[in-house]
Amino acid sequence: MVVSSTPARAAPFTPKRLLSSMSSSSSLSSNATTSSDLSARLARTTPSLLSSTHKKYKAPISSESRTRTFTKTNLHKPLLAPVPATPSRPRTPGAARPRTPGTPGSRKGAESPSLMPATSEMDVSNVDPEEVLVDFQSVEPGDISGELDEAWLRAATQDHGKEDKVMVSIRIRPTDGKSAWTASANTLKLDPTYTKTAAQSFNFDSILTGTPNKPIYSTVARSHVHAAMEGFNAVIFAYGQTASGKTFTLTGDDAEPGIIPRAMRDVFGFIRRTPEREYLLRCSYLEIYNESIHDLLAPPSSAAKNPVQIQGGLGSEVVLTPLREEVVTSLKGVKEVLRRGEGNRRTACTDWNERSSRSHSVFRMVIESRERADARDDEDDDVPLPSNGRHTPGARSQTPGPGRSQTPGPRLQARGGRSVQTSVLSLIDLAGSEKATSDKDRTREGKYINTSLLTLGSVIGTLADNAAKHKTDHVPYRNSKLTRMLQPSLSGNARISVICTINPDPSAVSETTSTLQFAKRIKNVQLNAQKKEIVDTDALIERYRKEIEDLKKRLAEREAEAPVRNRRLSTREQVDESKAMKDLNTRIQQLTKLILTSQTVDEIKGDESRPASPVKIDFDMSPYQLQQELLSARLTLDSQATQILSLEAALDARPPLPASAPENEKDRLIQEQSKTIRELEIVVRGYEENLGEPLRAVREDVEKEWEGKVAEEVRKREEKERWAGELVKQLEKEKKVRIQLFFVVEAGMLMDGYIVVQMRMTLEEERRALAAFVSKFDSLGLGLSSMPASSSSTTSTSKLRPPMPTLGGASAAYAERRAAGHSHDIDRTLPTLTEAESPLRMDMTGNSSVKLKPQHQHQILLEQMPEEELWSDVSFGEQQDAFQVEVELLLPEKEREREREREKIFGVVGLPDAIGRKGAGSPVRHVLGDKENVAPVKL
Ligand SMILES: Nc1ncnc2c1ncn2[C@@H]1O[C@H](COP(=O)(O)OP(=O)(O)OP(=O)(O)O)[C@@H](O)[C@H]1O
Repeated sequence: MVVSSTPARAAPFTPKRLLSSMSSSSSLSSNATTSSDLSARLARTTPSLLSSTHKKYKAPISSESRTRTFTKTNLHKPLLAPVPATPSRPRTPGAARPRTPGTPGSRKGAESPSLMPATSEMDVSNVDPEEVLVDFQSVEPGDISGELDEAWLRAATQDHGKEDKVMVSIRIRPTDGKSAWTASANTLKLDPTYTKTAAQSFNFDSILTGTPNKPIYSTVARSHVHAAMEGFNAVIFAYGQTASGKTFTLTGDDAEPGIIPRAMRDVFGFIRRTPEREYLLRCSYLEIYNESIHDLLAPPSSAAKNPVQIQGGLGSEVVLTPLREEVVTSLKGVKEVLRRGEGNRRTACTDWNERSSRSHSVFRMVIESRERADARDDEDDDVPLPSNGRHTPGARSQTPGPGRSQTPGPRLQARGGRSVQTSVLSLIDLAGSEKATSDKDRTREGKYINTSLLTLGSVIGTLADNAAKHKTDHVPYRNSKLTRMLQPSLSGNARISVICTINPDPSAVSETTSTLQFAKRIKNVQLNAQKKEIVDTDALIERYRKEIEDLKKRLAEREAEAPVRNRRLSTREQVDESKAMKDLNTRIQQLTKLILTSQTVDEIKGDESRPASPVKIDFDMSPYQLQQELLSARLTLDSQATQILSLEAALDARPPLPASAPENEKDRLIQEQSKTIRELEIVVRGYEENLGEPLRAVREDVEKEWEGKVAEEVRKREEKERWAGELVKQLEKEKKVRIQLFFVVEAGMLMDGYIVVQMRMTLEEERRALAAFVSKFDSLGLGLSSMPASSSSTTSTSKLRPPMPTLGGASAAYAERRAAGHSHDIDRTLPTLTEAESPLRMDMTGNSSVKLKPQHQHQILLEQMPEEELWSDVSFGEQQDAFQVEVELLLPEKEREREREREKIFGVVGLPDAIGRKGAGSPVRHVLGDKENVAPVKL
C-alpha cells in the first residue's frame, strides 16, 4: 500500500480541535487551537513528556519508585541473578533491597498532576466521536517509523491469529547459571538429570529466548493486533511464575519496549496503511488486586472508593462499570494513558522480584472503524436529517458489541450507508504464581493471586475438555474476577495468544513444569472469533424517504393532469396510464413499509397506539382514483401471492446456514454456498460425462474377468470342505473300530492265557499218568528188554521175533530213548501269536487313538518280565520224552550240571531235587502245583 500516493482530503475526519496535550502535531496546528490554549496545555504537561521520543514508554515507577538500570550496554552482559524457586530464608531487615511499602493502596500516582480529573481531556463522555476520528492522514510518520524492517514484514505473512486455536508461545528468561531445559524451535525438553519420572517434552507454537522484545512482538502479538484492527476481538496475555519476565515481555523498558507499546505503534502503523477507513480508538486500563477491580485511569482516591463492578451484558458479555475510557488520537496520547496506568499499578518488592506485580493488569483498546466517506464516494453522505427531524433510534443507539456493553462514552456511528466494525484488543499482564513469603501483606496478595490463577487454570481445563470431548460442562467463570472478565474472550469470541514465561533455573523446575502444563491445556481451547459489524440503516431510510417524496410529486402531477389528458387518450392509453399510476402507488407503499419496519424495531415500544397497518387511506381521493387504487391493489395482491410462492420455493432451496451466522453475513454466506453448490454440480457433471463412463467400463471388465475365477474358487473350497467332513467322519469310524478291536484283543489275550494254562495242566496230567504207567508197567515186569544198537543187526526184531518183556525193561527203554532222544526237536515255546493276534501290538501309552505297535516292543516287554515269571512261562512239549528237556529248561545252569553228573553215574533220567523242593524257591511250583507228590523214577 503506497500511503504517500493517496491524495490529501479537504476537510476530512481529522480531529477538529485539540483534545489533549498528547495530540499530534497536525492537531496542534489546527485552526481550532489558539496559541494560548496550546501553552496552557503544554504547561500541564511534564517536560519529560514533551521531549519524549517513541522509545520512552516507561512510566515512572509507582509506590516503590526505583529506576531500572537497563542500558544498551548492560543488556549484553549477564543481566539476571538466578531466581530462586522458593524463598530459601527470610530476608534480613535493612538489606540492600528497598522495602515494600506497608499499604499497597498508597499509590504514588495519585500525586501526579496527570491523574487529576481536570487534566484528563480525553475522558470524553461528551466528545463528539466524529471529531476524534483517526485516519491515515492524522497518523504522524514518526509514530510508526523504526519498526518496518524486513523481519517485521516477514512476520506479517504468518497469521496465527486466523487459527481457531489459542496460539501458545514460551519465552525462556535468560540465565547466568545452568539451564534445566533444552529448547529447539518448537520443543522444550527437561534435562533427564532433573526429573525422577519419564523424560518430559513439550511442543508449542514457538519457543523464544533472549532479551530483545522485537522478535517476541513479531512472533506472538502482531497477527493478533492486526486481527483486532480488522474487527476481531483479540487477547494477548502473559502467564508464568513470579519474576519470570511477564512484565518485561508486556511492558518492557526504555531500551526494550514490550508488547503493549509496540502494539500501539503497530495500531497507528495499520491506520496509516489503511487509507480507506477511519477509526475511533478508546483505551481503558484496570487491575485486579485482591479480587477487586480498580480503574487505573481514574484518580486513585475515587478509584479506591468506587471499585469497578462486573455486570452481565448480552449473552456472555460483561459490563464493567464505572470504568473510564479515554479516546486517543495519536501514539503520544496512548503513551500518556499507559504512563498513568503504569504509575498506578501495585508493585512491591518480594523475595523473588524487586518490583513484582501484585495484581493482574488489563490494558484494553476498543477499536471502532468504518469506511471513509470520500473513499466511498457516497452521494448520500451529506444527506440532511429527515424532514421530520427524527433520527432512526436504532442507528442512534450505542454501538453494540463489546464496546457498547462495556462503558459509556463516544461511539462511532454507521453513516451514509457505511457500517461500523467494533473490536477490543486486550493486553493482560497476569501476576505471577508464587509461594508464601515472610511478609504478611505479600502472603495475602499471593493467596489471591494464586486463587485466581488456579481458577483460570480450571476454566481453561474445562474449556479444553469440553472442546476435546464435545461436552458442554459448566465452566466456573464466576469463581474469580479475572475469569469472569475474560469470559467473552475465553468462550471463543476472540483470537487469543498466550506467552508463558519461564525461569530455566534447575531450582524452578516444578514451577516451570506447572506453567508448561497450563500452556499445554490452553492450547486445546477452541476459538471461533467473529467480526462485529453494525449496518447503517439511517442512510438507507433517507434514500427511501427521498424516493417516496419524488414518487409522490410525480403522482400528484399526473393526477392533476388526468381529467384533461384522459379526454384526449384512447381507452387503451387510459388503461396504460392508470397502470403507471398504480405502479407509482405500489412503489410508494413498499418504501413506506420498509421505513416503518426499520423504525418499528425501536419505536414500537414507546408508541403502542400506532396502527398495525402501515397503509394510510387518503379520503380526499376522487372516485376514479379510488377505483384505480382498488384495481391496482387486487393486481398487487395477485402478484404478491405469486411472489410469496416463488419466495417460499427459493427459501426451501436455500442451503442451510449455521444458526450462529450473523444476520448481516447471511446473504453473503448464501451466495457463497450457492456458488459452491453450482461449482460442485459442474464438477459432478464433468465427472459423470468424462471420467464416469470409462471408469465404469473398466470396472465391469474387471468384474467379468474375475467373476468366473471367484466362482471356481468358491466351488473348490466347498468341495474341500465336503471332503474334510468326510475325512472327519471316517476317522471317527476308524477310531470306534480301533477301540472295539482293542477290547476284543484284550479279551483274546485273556482267552489265550487261559487256554495255555489249560493245555499245560492237561499235558501235566498226561505226563504224570504216563510216568505212573511206566513205573507200574515195569513193576509188573512187563517192560521190554533193551536192545543195544550194536546188536541190532543180528538180533533185530520182526513180526516173527517180537521183543520180549523184561523186568525194568520199560524204564530202560525210556532211558535209552532219552539218551538217544536229545536230538529230538522239541518245541519249547508256546506257539507265537501272529502279529495281528498279539494284544501287545496295541499302543497302551495312553493315547486315545489306537496305533500299531512295533514287534520289538513285544520282546522288550517280555525281556522286562522278572526271571521267575520267565521260568513259569516255559511250555512243555507234547511228546512224552520231552519231559526231561522241559525239566532241564526249568533248571538253572548249576542244577543242570548236577543232573548231567547224576545221569552219567546212574544212566537214567531222574527228576532233580529241585522238582521236589517246596516253597517259593521252586521254579516249577506254579506248573506242578500241589501235584508234586509224583516220585522220581528210582532205578
Ligand atoms: N528476557 C529477559 N531479558 C532480560 N531481563 C529480563 C528478561 N525477563 C525478565 N527480565 C528481568 O527480570 C526481572 C523480573 O522480571 P519481571 O518483573 O518482568 O517478572 P514478572 O514475571 O513480571 O514478575 P512478577 O510476576 O513478580 O511481576 C526484571 O528485572 C526484568 O527486567
